[in-house]
This record gives sequence, C-alpha cells and structure tokens, in this order.
Amino acid sequence: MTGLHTADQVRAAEAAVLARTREGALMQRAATGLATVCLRLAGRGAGLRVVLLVGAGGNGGDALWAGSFLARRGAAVTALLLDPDRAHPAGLAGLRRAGGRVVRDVAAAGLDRADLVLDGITGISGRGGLRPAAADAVSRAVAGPGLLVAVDVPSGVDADTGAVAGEAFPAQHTVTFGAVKPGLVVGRGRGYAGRVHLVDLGLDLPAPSARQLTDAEVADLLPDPGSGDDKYSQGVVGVHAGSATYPGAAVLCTGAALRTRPGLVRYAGSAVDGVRAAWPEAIVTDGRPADAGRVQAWVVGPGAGTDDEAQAALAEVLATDLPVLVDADALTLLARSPELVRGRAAATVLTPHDREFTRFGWDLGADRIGATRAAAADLGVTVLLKGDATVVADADGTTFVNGTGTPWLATAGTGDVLSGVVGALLATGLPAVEAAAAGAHLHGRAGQLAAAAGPLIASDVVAQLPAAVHLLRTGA
Ligand SMILES: NC(=O)C1=CN([C@@H]2O[C@H](COP(=O)(O)OP(=O)(O)OC[C@H]3O[C@@H](n4cnc5c(N)ncnc54)[C@H](OP(=O)(O)O)[C@@H]3O)[C@@H](O)[C@H]2O)[C@@H](O)CC1
Ligand SMILES: [K+]
Repeated sequence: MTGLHTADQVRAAEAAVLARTREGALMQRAATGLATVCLRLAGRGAGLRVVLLVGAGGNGGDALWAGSFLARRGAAVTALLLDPDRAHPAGLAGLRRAGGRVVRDVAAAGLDRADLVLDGITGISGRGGLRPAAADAVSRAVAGPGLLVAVDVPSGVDADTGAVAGEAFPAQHTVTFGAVKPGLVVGRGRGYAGRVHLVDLGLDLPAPSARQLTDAEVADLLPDPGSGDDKYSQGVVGVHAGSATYPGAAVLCTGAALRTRPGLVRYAGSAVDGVRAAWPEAIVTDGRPADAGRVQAWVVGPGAGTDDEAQAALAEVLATDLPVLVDADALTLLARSPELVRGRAAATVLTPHDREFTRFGWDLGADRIGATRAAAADLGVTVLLKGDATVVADADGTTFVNGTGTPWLATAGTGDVLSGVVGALLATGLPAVEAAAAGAHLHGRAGQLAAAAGPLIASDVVAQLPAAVHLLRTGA
C-alpha cells in the first residue's frame, strides 16, 4: 500500500525528528536521497550540467544541498536564486564550498544547455501558481534540453489536492520526501508530477489521509475459489442495464461481472436478447429486478434510460437489503430523489463522472478528494468519482486514489465495464469502499493490457479482465 500523507501530516512528523536531530540533518538526508535519484536518472555525475531553481524556503534548501552532492561527483552546478535574500543560507554556503556557481539572472543560468534541472522553487508550503520570475525560469527550463526533476512537489502544484492555480513545473520525475503527497497522484497535479520517487526519511507518520492499492493487495481481495465453493458462494450479481434498442451497456456490464468473478450473473431488463447472445453463461429475464431470482449485489443504471420503468427498477433495488451500485442513467434519476439512498442499511456505491457528480448539487472544484469525501458523507454512501485518477471515498472518510489505467480508457462503454467489475466484487461480500477501489484498480490494469495491443474499445477491456487478475496475482 502507498499511504498518501498531507503536507500537515508530513510537517508534524518532520518536526518530531527535527527536535531530536542535529540542525540540518533531516534536510541533508532528503538531499542525499534526491541526489542519488538524480545520479541514477542521469547515469553519471561527471560533466553533468545541472541548474537548480531555488526559491525562498526549505525546498530551495534541498535543491542547494543536492547540488553540492552532485558538484562533489563532478557535476557543473549552477543555482538560480529566485529570491536571493532569502535563499537557504546553509545550503547556499554548502554549494559554494562544493564549487557551485550562484546566479540571480535567469539568462545567466544556462537553462538552454542543462542536462538536469532541479525545481526547488516551492515544496509543501507553496501557495498558488508560480510567481512571474519563477514562471519565466520554468518556461525556459521546459524549452531547454534538461531532464525536469521536481524536488518534493512540482512547484505550483498544491501538495494536498493536486490543484494547479496558475503556472506550474511540469516534472518528468518528482523526488518526494517522507511520504507521497496526495497532490502527486490526483487531479491536475498527477500530470505535473511525472514518475514519483519516494525518499524515506524514517518519519513516524500517522495513518495516511488516503491510500493507493498495490497489485498484490488487490489480488488478496480476490482469492481463488476453494474446493467447497459453488457458483452461488462466489457471489451472484444482478444487473439491470441496457435497453432493447441499446443492449451494449447491458452486454458490457454483464460480461465484465462474469469475467471478474465467474460465479453467476443474473440479468433483468429489456436487453435480454443481446445479453443472451453475447453471454450464454448469464441467467436472463426480461422482467423486473425482483423477477431475477436471488442475488448478492445489484448493478443498476448503465444504458437503462430514465423513464418511469427505469425509475421503478431503481427504487426496487434500493429497497432491498443488498449492496447496490448506481451508475449512469440511474445516477441521473437518483440526483432527483437522493432520499432513496439516505439511510439505507446495506451499502450503496455511486460511480459518477464529473457531470453526474455535479447533478447532485455537489461542488467539484480542484480538490477531488475533498469533494468525493463530502459527497459520500452527505448521502452516507460510497462514492467513486471517475477521472484520470479515480477517487473512492466512503462516508467515514476512508479514501483511495487509483493508480492504474491509461488515457485510452476514455472511450464509450468503459464505465459500463467498471460497473460490472465493481458489482462482481460487491457480490463477493467485500466492504463497498474496498470493492470500489479494487474494482477501479483491476479495471485500470485491464485497460493497460488492452491498450498495449493498440487503441482499445470497451469490450477489449472485458476480454483482458482474466489476464489482469492473473497479472495482479503473479506480477507477470
Ligand atoms: N524543514 C526541514 O528540515 C525539511 C524540509 N524539507 C523541504 O522543505 C520544504 C518545505 O519548506 P518550507 O516550509 O520552508 O517552504 P517551501 O515549500 O520551500 O516554500 C515556501 C516558500 O516559497 C514561497 N512561496 C510560496 N508560494 C510561492 C509561489 N507560488 N511562488 C513562489 N514562491 C512561493 C514562500 O515565500 P513567501 O510567500 O513568504 O514570499 C516561502 O518562503 C519541503 O517541501 C521539503 O522540500 C525537507 O528537506 C525535509 C526537511
Ligand atoms: K519543488
């Protein structure tokens, strides 16, 4: 598991270490880790042309100390001071002792011929977008040939939310200290962080504010059937989706549930012919959900329309004491009568994209984690907010940020697949927040496998689900 810790959590944990260690020791530990990653990325120290973008705080201190380590390995290091009177004094003295150059004029920094640029403008205390001098230096760094490495957090990115208020440093790599911050993996910040490298500072951290699952953890949530299992004990999923005219969503959702956990899927709805033709394994009825027979969890909504019949089906499944996943058209209906889920005893999972989310009247600003948590608490449900990095939160604040997937998943029908995957996991009896987070992870891995073969369509993702489950288990 990767724990995601907020700036305040890291700051508090650092303060405890600072109180019991010699001055500067923690920063030097961070800077040594940073320089080590830089040497690995660059492949050499000798002759390496390094430019440090140095701001007014501790983040600039890290960059300066890393610069002295690199200079001692033979690198030609230039520090550009963006706030010269406030640059970290000890770090600056260290760099000068190691033979580094210090400049105040961006034109003299050599960004047009750098091999490596270290962004030490702001770290966890940065606020808002880059100020003009910093923004100018960053745009020159981007135009130049150097590898772009952010120190702790790409400057201009909010460490907690991933919000980017103005200009920010578009890192190819981010070397972060003590703990991974949420803003590196969620929202727009994810796109600015590039590959994230964690330098362990040996901090005594509290429980993380949010978590990212690993392949092995998701595999553990999907144990192989045992000899005593039968098709019922593996979890029976009910699907109400699609329509006679548009059977696609029903076919994708049913197929995804079958391919995730091939126990039993019962389909109820008007797309019976399409579902039967595509998935003879499913048991189908063209009646209401209540006619489907016993299930352990329901998926309701993909392609199901918003007419009176769809409304009745939604009310019917929500009146059961079973976990229910509400998606797509059913979210549109639910946004008009959210009281249907308030106070349900069994779990409810909502899987909105941004527009579906705001239909509930919930604000969706740049803080996607905060918005998802607030929505979950409002209705007492689990919310899975789809996005580049899908966020899952439940009403008590337990939060996951998904770390798998590919931009190729932004195509029609992949949401129907996700619903089927999560529905299958809900039917196994997993807690809703884990089923949703594990489902998003698995769906992302299947998408990555499908994308490896070229542009994907949603049915490719369904087809790759068994291979994705295998990959989670074996790492292969
Ligand atoms: N303490 C330690 O031992 C350790 C610290 N560590 C490191 O320190 C970092 C935290 O350091 P920090 O708290 O000093 O602040 P930091 O993030 O560098 O920047 C704030 C400064 O920037 C300024 N500023 C703000 N917004 C700005 C903007 N948009 N554009 C431009 N400037 C802006 C703001 O100035 P002001 O607003 O006052 O003008 C303020 O002076 C942390 O991320 C990690 O890298 C690690 O080495 C572990 C050990
Ligand atoms: K930075």
